[in-house]
Amino acid sequence: MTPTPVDIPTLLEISPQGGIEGRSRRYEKFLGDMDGVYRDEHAWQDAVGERGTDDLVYWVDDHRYQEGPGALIVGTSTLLPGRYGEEFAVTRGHLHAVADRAELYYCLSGRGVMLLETLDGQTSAIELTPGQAVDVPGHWIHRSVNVGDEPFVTLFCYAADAGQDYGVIAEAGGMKNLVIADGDGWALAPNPDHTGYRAD
Ligand SMILES: O=P(O)(O)OC[C@H]1O[C@H](O)[C@H](O)[C@@H](O)[C@@H]1O
Ligand SMILES: [Fe+2]
Repeated sequence: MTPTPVDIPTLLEISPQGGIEGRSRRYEKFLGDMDGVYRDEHAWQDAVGERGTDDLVYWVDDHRYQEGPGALIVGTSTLLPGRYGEEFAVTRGHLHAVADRAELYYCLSGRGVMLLETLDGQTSAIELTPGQAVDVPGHWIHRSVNVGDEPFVTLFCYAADAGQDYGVIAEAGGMKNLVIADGDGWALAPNPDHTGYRAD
């Protein structure tokens, strides 16, 4: 009988500022990649005018030993602070392509909100500060939002076969809720451009 191949355990050095020594890859998103993400198009254009399309807005390090079912992807996400009109800086956000795949997000530094929505209209927003985590069940669209003035850094872990569906938010005119500035804090506001999600 052929033995089942095993992957090699790996030590990962995780920085509270984001970044993994021993990562498989790093991916970076720039201001120019965020076209159409913010509701206030003019505010985003103004930011592009000031900072240029090549300004770094978030970056992700991850470690993966294989893509197969049963394996995990472990990584850090570092979302820089920012405001576009009333809206705080966000990641693009996605639903897992294999929609039932869950994900853990543990806050390493900064202050953020995990904005969560389902295709059938449920919504949730969970604030995270260092030491707090959110266990995101499958079938929830998720996006990180930085509501502080320092980088918002999370450690995440999800199934290696999950994949990301980015179209779901774009096709719906954005997420149902926006995370906007409210005094020194944040508040949720309904997004008037949201047209509802496609059926599951
Ligand atoms: O993929 P985005 O929505 O741009 O967000 C950036 C990253 O966020 C999370 O941390 C996910 O686990 C990553 O897989 C993802 O790539
Ligand atoms: Fe995810």
